Amino acid sequence: MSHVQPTLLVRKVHPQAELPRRMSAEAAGMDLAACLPDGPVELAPGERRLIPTGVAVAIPSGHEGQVRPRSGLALRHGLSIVNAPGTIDADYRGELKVILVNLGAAPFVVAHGERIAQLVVAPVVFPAVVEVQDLPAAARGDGGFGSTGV
Ligand SMILES: O=c1ccn([C@H]2C[C@H](O)[C@@H](COP(=O)(O)OP(=O)(O)OP(=O)(O)O)O2)c(=O)[nH]1
Ligand SMILES: [Mg+2]
Repeated sequence: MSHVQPTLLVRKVHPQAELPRRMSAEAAGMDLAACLPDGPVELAPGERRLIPTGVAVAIPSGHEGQVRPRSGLALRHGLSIVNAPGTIDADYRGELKVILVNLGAAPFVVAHGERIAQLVVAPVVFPAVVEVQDLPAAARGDGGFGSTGV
């Protein structure tokens, strides 16, 4: 990679936690592993569970973390994330957790160390909120929700 690489500071909340890991040089997401030292967790079809990762991070200021599903688990098992993409604030120092949901037809067992999600770090802006009586005119106006046809 030719650009300057910023740093993601990571603290293990649990000694058996896995660090977020980029699986290819330019992977957008760093995989997050489940931290389940007390044993695997089973999700029944339709069930959701808060799965700990055992790590806390300091997202670089001016950025957010997005916790996204992994496509392989989604395709093979119907596994998703209820609040996808989960939002990790740059000023959050608690343990990263993933709200997994089993949308598949079979029970899904989450094992310790299994990569269950991916963390994407993306820039955000912090606009001041200013109330106005009229918004600036724009081409689309209030057309939405299919207004351009199919
Ligand atoms: O999938 C997620 C989503 C959030 N968080 C953590 C980091 C985030 O900074 C914090 C708050 O998340 P969010 O703002 O989405 O939740 P909320 O329901 O608005 O809680 P709060 O009142 O704490 O902001 O919870 C996670 O660990 N995983
Ligand atoms: Mg919030």
